[in-house]
Amino acid sequence: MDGWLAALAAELHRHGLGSDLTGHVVAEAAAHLRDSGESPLAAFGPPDTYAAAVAASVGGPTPAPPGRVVGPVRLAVRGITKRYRRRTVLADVDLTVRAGEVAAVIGANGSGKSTLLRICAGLARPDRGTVRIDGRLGYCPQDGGVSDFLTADEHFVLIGAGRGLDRSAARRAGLGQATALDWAPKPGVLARHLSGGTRQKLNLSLARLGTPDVLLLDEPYQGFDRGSYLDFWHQVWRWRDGGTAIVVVTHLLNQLDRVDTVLDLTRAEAAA
Ligand SMILES: Nc1ncnc2c1ncn2[C@@H]1O[C@H](COP(=O)(O)OP(=O)(O)OP(=O)(O)O)[C@@H](O)[C@H]1O
Repeated sequence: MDGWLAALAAELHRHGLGSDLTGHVVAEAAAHLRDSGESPLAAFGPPDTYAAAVAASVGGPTPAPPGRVVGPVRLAVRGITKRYRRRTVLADVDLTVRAGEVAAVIGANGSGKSTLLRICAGLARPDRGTVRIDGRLGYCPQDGGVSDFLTADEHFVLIGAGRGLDRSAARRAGLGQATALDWAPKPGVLARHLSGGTRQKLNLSLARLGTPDVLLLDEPYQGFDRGSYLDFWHQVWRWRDGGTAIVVVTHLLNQLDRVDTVLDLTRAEAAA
């Protein structure tokens, strides 16, 4: 792991990133590897590829188009507090996201980012506070979301049915989402035989089925190669410009000047 991190730092410098940003990216990657127990190659790919993706995202594409109009509030999180035993994971958290806006949720490992998204998705119950969602919801969890023994096609049909799509509409929609992420699912291949990054593309495609009004994305790009990572952010801006309210858990601070709201959970965690 140390060798991979050193190579990442060298590559980031080679791409002209400053010491602060390089240090931050390396520290975030190290923390992720420690917590997940994954190998660096499985989590991030080769260091030069990952560094190139990070570098390309600095000052990269798509500022909001001029005259962009945001719509009504789609997600309203008010005063969310969550404790696990005696530990306060979230303390009085507020977040508002309108149609056509992107919010980034950042914070140290364990600061409650995934917990907040699970609460927003209705999968965990807060001790206090409310979540109001106006419209259809799509949720891309950090882990899971994909069943090992189903093909991509079967996932599209199954999840599509829950979103009111018939078989052919679900297949069409799923393949459309996959194509937008530069992935062409092969018929008959079980999800357990997909690479980590491709499973995440399936996960993300499923979250987008039925064109949700509110999209919750929990570090959905893990394992993406450079091209896929850039495609992912392009897609985010496209969905935003199409009126979707988007929440992205991210650890790459260089994206933050391009989002509408940044919710940093580090302080809440530290105060607990
Ligand atoms: N079901 C649970 N029971 C007990 N503790 C939990 C549960 N789910 C999460 N936690 C704890 O709550 C804290 C916040 O976890 P969470 O996964 O939300 O953090 P995170 O900010 O998403 O972390 P990471 O950056 O590592 O993904 C952690 O200390 C975690 O161990």
